[in-house]
Amino acid sequence: MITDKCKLVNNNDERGNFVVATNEIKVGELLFPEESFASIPLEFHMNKDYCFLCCKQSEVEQVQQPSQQPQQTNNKSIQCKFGCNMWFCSEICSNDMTHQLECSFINKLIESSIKNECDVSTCLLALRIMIRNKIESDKYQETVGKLSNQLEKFIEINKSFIEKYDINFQQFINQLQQENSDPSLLAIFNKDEFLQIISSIYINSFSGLSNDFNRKPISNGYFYKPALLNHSCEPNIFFTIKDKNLEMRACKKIEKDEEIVDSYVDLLLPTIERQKILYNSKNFLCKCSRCSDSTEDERYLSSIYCFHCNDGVEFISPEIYFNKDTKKLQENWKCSNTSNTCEFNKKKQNKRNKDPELVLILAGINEFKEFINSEQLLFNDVNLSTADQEMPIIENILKRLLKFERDVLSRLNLNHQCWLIYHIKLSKTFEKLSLVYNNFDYLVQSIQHYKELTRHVESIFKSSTSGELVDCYYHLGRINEKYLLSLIKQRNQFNQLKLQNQNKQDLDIDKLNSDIKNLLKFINQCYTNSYNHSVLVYGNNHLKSIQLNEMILKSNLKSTTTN
Ligand SMILES: C[S@@+](CC[C@H](N)C(=O)[O-])C[C@H]1O[C@@H](n2cnc3c(N)ncnc32)[C@H](O)[C@@H]1O
Repeated sequence: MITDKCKLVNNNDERGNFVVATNEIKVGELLFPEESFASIPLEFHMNKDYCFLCCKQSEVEQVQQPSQQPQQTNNKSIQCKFGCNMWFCSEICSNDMTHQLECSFINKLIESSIKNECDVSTCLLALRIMIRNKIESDKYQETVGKLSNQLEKFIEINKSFIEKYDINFQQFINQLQQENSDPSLLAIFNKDEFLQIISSIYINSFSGLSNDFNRKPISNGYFYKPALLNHSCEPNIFFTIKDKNLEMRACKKIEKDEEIVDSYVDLLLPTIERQKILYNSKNFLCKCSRCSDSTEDERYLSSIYCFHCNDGVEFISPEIYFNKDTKKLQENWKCSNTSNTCEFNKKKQNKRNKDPELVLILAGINEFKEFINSEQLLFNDVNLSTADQEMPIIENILKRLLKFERDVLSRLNLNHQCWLIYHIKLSKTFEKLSLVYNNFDYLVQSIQHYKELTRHVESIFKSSTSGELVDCYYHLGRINEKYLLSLIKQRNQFNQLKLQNQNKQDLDIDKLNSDIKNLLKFINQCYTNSYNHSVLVYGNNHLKSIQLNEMILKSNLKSTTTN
């Protein structure tokens, strides 16, 4: 028994051990909270903002300023006094025994890891786990030490990857020996153990995401019980990490004896991309119902309108399979038309894959993705002083995107991944432009893309709940709040001019008032949706749920004061 809600099942096939529910589990029910055996911030976050030991986001205090002065903040982090210069949330973390033991090795390991192109954060986490193993060897043996049944396979398949870490470790040790480091400290290190831990981190660790509504990866942690769960692209649990604590909640109802499965990949990706990640990083291919169906159980993230059926109803979608000879994932395209009338389906499989029309569309998709990745679509550099000079460049990019929409995206199912990328990028781009140019039209366009984005994400998660939905509804509410404020401003200006008898504007004030009311209702609904998902995936007491609850109240309150 892992907890009172689930138990481990020993299994020898390629899936290895797995976990099942011992009783029915309701949506939103907490399966287990667990503190990590060891965690570390990712390389870019090894700074003042996150504690190097527990990964807690640093507290910021407001500095009292004379009223006219801009507000200043003071980061409460403290820097290590033992020599590594890393940042900690408190004296307790900075003086922690694990850190005292690792401290003098940190900068040397960072240096050799960068030189050998190894991931810095993974190497430092492995160092920390090795040290923790010496301090708490019983706990290690009882938990993380048991997560080794997939290691041999990983090491066998990823020989060149392991070799890189092997060389890195050797160089790190050589340097310590040349510097005559304390032999009793050097005795902590063992190359085989280091490589086993590195492999285990790749197989078993969990990344923590930022606590805001943008979910950026910030840390990596090593947890025992959650690491016993297998993967599915139709998961029934959702995990969150706060500092060094992980919580898992059911995102669907789980029946007694049903396997509890978690997702190791971004579920907004189409099958071919999810499978490539799973195969390259975890050495297996998922056989869940979403992966086994060419339409992804009607999610259509890779589906193209059939250019032979030409009726706007049938779609060509790829079946993904693993070619044992080339050891690569391949696609077999087929039309959904089952009536034997589709010219595309009449062709043999290899001819279908090479159909010139299909090849053309796939090339267009690649070109679109390259363009999206290469262009600075968020125009982060645009500011008020340079806005006018930037405008022709921005207009050109938007024109190019419209052309992609006409030539490529219009040929794809509305749930195709390209549309998702398009809405993600354009929602933020138009939001930024509306801010820089103070332009209403850009704001309206941004809202349209946020709406489409939310609809799209809903269709991917279907009847399930997820953190992505919390964020989508939050952002949809937030952008509409901006719109609401501009409508209220417009109404106030109108009323003021009317009072002064100067109003020459042709404005339907009743319509504007009713738009404001409806918009407020919509915003309130967005925050309510976001909150409902948040309570299920993060729980009542999570900061996001608390913030969302306040937003619901605020948008309700406004409804009584906007008139
Ligand atoms: C975090 S562990 C999960 C527990 C693991 N089954 C065990 O016995 O320790 C991850 C590893 O389990 C295996 N695994 C997880 N999900 C799988 C799946 N859907 N199909 C095949 N193998 C899977 C893979 O070898 C993967 O690298």
